[in-house]
Amino acid sequence: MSVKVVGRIRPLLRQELDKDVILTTAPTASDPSGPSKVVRIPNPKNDAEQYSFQFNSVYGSEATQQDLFDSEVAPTVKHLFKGFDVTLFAYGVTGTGKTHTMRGGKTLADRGVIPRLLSAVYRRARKIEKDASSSTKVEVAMSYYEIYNDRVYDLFEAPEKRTLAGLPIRDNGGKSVVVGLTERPCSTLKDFEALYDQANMNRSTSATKLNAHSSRSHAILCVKIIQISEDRTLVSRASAIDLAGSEDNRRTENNKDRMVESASINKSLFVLAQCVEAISKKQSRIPYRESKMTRILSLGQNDGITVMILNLAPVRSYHLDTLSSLNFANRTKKIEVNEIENEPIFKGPPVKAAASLGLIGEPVRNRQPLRQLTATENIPINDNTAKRKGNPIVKTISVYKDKSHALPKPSTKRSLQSTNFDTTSRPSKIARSSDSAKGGMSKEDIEALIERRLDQKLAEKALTAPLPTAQALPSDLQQRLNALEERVSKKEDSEGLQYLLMAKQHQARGEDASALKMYTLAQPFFPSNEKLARKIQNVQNKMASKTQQVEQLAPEDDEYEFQADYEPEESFSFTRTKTRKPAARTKVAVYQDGPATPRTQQLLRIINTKDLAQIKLLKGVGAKKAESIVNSLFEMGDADDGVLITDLEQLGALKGVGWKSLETMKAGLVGEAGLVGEAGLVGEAGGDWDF
Ligand SMILES: Nc1ncnc2c1ncn2[C@@H]1O[C@H](COP(=O)(O)OP(=O)(O)OP(=O)(O)O)[C@@H](O)[C@H]1O
Repeated sequence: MSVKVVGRIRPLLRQELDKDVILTTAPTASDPSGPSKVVRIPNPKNDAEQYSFQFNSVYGSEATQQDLFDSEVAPTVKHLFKGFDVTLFAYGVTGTGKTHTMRGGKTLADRGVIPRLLSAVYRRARKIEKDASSSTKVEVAMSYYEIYNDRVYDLFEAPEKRTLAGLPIRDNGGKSVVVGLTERPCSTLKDFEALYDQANMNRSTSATKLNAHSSRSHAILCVKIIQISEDRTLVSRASAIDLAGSEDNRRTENNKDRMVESASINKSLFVLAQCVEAISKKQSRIPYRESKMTRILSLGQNDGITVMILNLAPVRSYHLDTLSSLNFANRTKKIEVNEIENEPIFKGPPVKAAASLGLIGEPVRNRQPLRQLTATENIPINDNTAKRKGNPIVKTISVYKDKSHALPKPSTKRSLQSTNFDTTSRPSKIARSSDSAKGGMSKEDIEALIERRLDQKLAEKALTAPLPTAQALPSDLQQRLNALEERVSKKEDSEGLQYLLMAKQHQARGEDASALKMYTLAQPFFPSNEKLARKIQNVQNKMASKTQQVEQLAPEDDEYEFQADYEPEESFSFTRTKTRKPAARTKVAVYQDGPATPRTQQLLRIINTKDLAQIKLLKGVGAKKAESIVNSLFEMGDADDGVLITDLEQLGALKGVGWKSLETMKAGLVGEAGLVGEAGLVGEAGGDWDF
């Protein structure tokens, strides 16, 4: 599989101002007269510094729907007809233009990627049929569903006919199949448009009822293309996904529904990011089964081509979210898997084959059974004959130094909190639709935004943290997690079990705050389970005790001593226009040779998560210091293995971290073994969760 990442910056909206634009695009230094591939964004704390992110291509606000389609999506159509699966998705913060990009408007010029893709598919299908003098027939069928609260709902179903539990997913021949999903044949663009519009009405009807429902679900359109000739049938799929806004990781209200909804979006986007991370690190275990979205997409499992469109808003009010999105997209750079063309199936008479798919005759609503063909159609007849086509596609998206475009230093110093959030408001979906968005943000809005950002930082742990891989966990614990994962995937409506699984995974990695959230979300599903209540209490106690640890060095902390006038080596390069050496310290730790103690490892691991919430919990680290540490880490860019800080010396060289802080941080830790042991994950009987 290859992933191509394309940036798209939307134009200013009516209430946004030119002066608030912070994003710029540029060609690469190696091809200065070529197309734009670089997005530049200032450091949130210092406008004079800029980060540059390079993608496969970048589109500025002047780019039309046609420009984007012609360059990025149209070329995938021929691959689709050669038998490759194609996945297109739009990722971005709420209000950055995902729906505009994927679905678009009603005029010809405004049509988004999806209708244009279908138009191209039909054109090519007609051409193939014509060239083959009608001995080849191309059939197109579509399914369209949304994933809301981690449940799959058929968008061809009227909302009132949906069952609460949604549709189950089953594994079939190595592929994940949504059971009972309607698959509609649509032989012309007109058919498609009618079906697509009707389905979108189902989605937007719910949106009116639920307020912003549409931005809180992932909408997935699956277009199946079946090429039937006398001796073979070739099936391929194009999936186009309009993801829920990544900024929706929030709990705007305290009621349970909102929490579950918010957590579901969180979870699926976290897992999506984890999959991307795992693929990019070539980890053997890709956690695609951990959310329905990634499971259905089989991200990292499917062979084929993926185009991810990263939607960005150009203005300052999105600054931190934009940086976060850019960091997310940047992680996809390393995805590199061989592409395998779907092998045709050689089989019986074409009419029978088509009939078995339910695609001939009247366009009736077909409940999609578990079809034999699904199990075999995309699998090479003989695995050994799978053709590796060409070399693996290596993407060259990278964050790199760019010294030539520093912006003039602003006259006033900005702090994270004082960043110009008030100069332009962020249009909520509701505000946009009602055309009532006005003016700046209130103090409460800014606080809420920062709060959400902190939440998102917590989420980003899943994206950035150099977490121990599955293999790094003790084998019995890993087995138990796998078993639980298996059970979760079998019990489709056991959402509570999914939260438990997430909780245990977080806990196994020492992420107590996230574990606590997930246990708490699981609790409503098992209201009278005492063991779960105890578990929550234990994690709470542990977190509380962490912050109350007395300042006292354990014997192992004697591993370092301090030396004056030591200037650390600058052993990393990162992405800012003005490189800055870590400030020379008067006292910096120098360490004896030998492996880091468990406590040191634990501290480094927490720091390397870049997770504000976790770092803030370290003893002696308040919000300000945590923010300074996280900012320094972000400034350092991404390490190949995700581990930016490898020893206490490097940690001590970070801005805002003195040797005293190091001592205090370490003293506040309870030790790795304690973490897992206390969490009760080790030695817990397998049947304990059999509620
Ligand atoms: N390239 C563009 N050209 C013109 N207008 C755009 C463009 N991109 C986005 N917009 C406008 O910006 C607004 C927000 O876009 P849109 O609703 O597509 O965002 P979204 O990311 O899908 O939000 P959500 O996550 O809430 O669904 C809309 O009014 C849309 O018309």
